[in-house]
Amino acid sequence: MTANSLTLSALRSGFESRSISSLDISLLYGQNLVIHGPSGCGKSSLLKVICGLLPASEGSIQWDSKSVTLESLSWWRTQVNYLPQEPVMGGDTIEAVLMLPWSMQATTLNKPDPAKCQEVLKSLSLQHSLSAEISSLSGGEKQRLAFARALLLERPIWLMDEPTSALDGNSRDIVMSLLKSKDIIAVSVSHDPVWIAAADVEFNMGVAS
Ligand SMILES: Nc1ncnc2c1ncn2[C@@H]1O[C@H](COP(=O)(O)OP(=O)(O)OP(=O)(O)O)[C@@H](O)[C@H]1O
Repeated sequence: MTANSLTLSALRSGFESRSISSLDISLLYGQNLVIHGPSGCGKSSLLKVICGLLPASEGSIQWDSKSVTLESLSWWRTQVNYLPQEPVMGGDTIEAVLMLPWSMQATTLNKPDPAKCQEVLKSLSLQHSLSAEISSLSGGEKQRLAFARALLLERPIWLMDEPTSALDGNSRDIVMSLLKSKDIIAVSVSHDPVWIAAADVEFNMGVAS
């Protein structure tokens, strides 16, 4: 375990088959792990364990030389961007969605100004005004809006469940190159062969150990 590394040691959610090995890996800034395997093999459950939304059945998580435990969960949640399978909007307009972490006081960062918000939207090819209604957005636009909010939060660790499920090839490429340009640690669950091929490390939960 070293400073600035995310170490997942012998990690299991308990929802995977016993024949699947536990997740054992140490990731540094700039590294990108993709978890893949057939439907129902336990990928999302494992990601939820890493996020602290489910208890691990076995194993441990360390980040930056600190253990993630029940006592340290509130600190851990300030370190991660979690993007679930279904993007959580939490507001009626683009501005309300982008500002959700600030309205919930989930971050101590300064509130980004409208120009910064527009810049981040533009980087994801979202041309909408901040007052645009969420109900008018497509599934892919909502998924990119969730990315935009995560970018504004500037957290070091990104946990993403099927991040490209509603994206076309062009939007997926935009998201992939944006993430590559950030100094973050990324862990994702994906069925997307292009996304999987771009990973630095793969964990295949479809292969018994
Ligand atoms: N809270 C829970 N209670 C009971 N069973 C659960 C719970 N969470 C997950 N499971 C079961 O664990 C197994 C793995 O689910 P999980 O969603 O992690 O799989 P997955 O590999 O992500 O699937 P998919 O690719 O279809 O999204 C499934 O059989 C699921 O029904």
